[in-house]
Amino acid sequence: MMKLQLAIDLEDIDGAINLIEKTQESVDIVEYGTPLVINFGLEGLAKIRNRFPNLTLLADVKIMDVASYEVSQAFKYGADITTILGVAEDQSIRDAIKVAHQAKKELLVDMIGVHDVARRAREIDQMGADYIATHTGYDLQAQGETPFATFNTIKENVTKTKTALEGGIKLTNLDEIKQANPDLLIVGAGIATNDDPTSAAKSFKAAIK
Ligand SMILES: O=C([C@H](O)CO)[C@H](O)[C@H](O)COP(=O)(O)O
Repeated sequence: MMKLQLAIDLEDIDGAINLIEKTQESVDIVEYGTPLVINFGLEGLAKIRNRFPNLTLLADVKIMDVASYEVSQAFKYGADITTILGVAEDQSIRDAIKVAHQAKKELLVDMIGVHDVARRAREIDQMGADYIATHTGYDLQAQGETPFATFNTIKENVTKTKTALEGGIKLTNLDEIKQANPDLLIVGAGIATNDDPTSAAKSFKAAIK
């Protein structure tokens, strides 16, 4: 069954806690977004972990190097899943997967910025990552891009890695989401900046059942 991940990017720690309280019934995974990592560090993640001991938490650290160390730090501060970039060196991705699996945690490879998507998806699939995410970042969303076509290319080129779809997903995209049918749907602003985040999260959850 498709899971729903709420990406929290635009809040401070109190705001993140408030948003989790409003939406946690409908979301499977909460993402501690990259802007929060930059603004509040992993100490902020630890505060959220202390407040919600049973929540599945993803730390969007978008690792590029020193993978073993950075992955273990994210887990030490409370993450269950962490992210590395698909454009990182193979060695870094292999190290990240190894450390994650030794800790009985999961690793998501974010394909933002990858140009030869089909080939890289096959390589990541062979390395044994848990998730591979198609990601249209904010900078390309602003140019009108969406992740759906790239998602299909990735899905066609993996055999065992769970697929994730992210980047500007809104409630108006429900038809495309159902057609894409990812294992994990990642939604940030589509829930967080909605006037009623509780009902937006509920609507996403009901639609992907
Ligand atoms: O990873 C993200 C982005 O790079 C900012 O850190 C977002 O969490 C991701 O794009 C999901 O958020 P929305 O695009 O607002 O749905």
